[in-house]
Amino acid sequence: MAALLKRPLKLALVQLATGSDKTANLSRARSRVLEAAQQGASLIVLPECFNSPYGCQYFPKYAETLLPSPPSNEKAPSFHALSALAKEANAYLLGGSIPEYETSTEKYFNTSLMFNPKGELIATHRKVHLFDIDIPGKITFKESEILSPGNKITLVDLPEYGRIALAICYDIRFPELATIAARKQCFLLLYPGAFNLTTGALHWSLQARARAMDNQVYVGLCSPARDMEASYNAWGHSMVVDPNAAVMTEAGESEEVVYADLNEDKIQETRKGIPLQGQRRFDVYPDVSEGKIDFERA
Ligand SMILES: NC(=O)CCC(=O)C(=O)O
Repeated sequence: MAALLKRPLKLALVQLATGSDKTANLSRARSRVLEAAQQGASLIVLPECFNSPYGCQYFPKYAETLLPSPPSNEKAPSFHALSALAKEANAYLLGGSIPEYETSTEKYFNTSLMFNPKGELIATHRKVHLFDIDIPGKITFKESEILSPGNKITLVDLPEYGRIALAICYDIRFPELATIAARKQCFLLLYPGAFNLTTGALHWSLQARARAMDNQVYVGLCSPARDMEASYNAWGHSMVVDPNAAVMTEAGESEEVVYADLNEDKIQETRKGIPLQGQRRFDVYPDVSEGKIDFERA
C-alpha cells in the first residue's frame, strides 16, 4: 500500500490563552506559532475561535468577511495575520477557527482557514455540526442561534506529507466525517475545539482516541487555554493521539504548545497488527465513504 504519510512530520498544537482584545490575540498567536516553528514544527494548529472569546454573543462582533477571497485587510485582519504568519514561520498553519460573516447571504459561520508555508490559503472549513446542547444544570449552548452550518467535508493535500482532514470541535462527535476522511487516505484528522468543563471531562479524550482507534490515523485536538473569568470555560488538554489510540502528548489547562512526531511506521504497524482495512464487510453494511447509503437494505 502507498504510504499515507510520505515523511516524518512534527505537529504542534498551540493551546492559546485568548481574551477579548482581537489584536492582542493575534499577537500572542504569532509569538507562539513562531516558537513552535523554531522547535521544528512544520504543521502548527491554533484553537477554535482563537481570535475572540468563544460564545454566541461574541460571534457578530468578531466576525470577519472572507469572501470574495482574498478579502481586504480591513474586513479580515485575522486572515492576513495568518497568511503572513504561515510565511514567516515557513510552516503549514491551521488557523483554528474564526467567526465569519458572509455578506451575500447575511450568514455567520465558524470557519477554519489553512495556509501553506508560502502564506497561501489552501483550505477553508465551515463547522458542519453546530454545537447545540442542553444538559440541565450544567451547560446549555446553541450555536445555531447565530451561526449557520457548513456543508462539506474538508480534506487537504500537503504535497510533501500527504492528506489531512479538518473539522471543528463538535464535528468530532460525528464519526462519519472521520471515517470518510480515513477512507480517502488521510493520515491525520485535526479538530480545533473548545469543549467545556462538563463534556470535556466526559468526552474530550474519549472522542480523540475513538476517532483514532476506529480509523487507525493520527488525531489532533487543539483547545484554547482555560480561563475561569470567561463566560465559557474551555477544557484545555490539547492532545495528539496516535493511530493505535495512545495519547502521545497532552497539554494541561494553561497556555502551552505541545508537540508530536508523526510517522508512517506507526500507521503501518497499527494496521498490520489489527488489519481492519481488509476486514470490512461492505456486503453486510454500506460503505459510508461512497456517499450513497441505501437504507432500504437495512
Ligand atoms: N465548541 C464546541 O463545539 C464545543 C463542543 C463540545 O463541548 C462537545 O461536548 O461536543
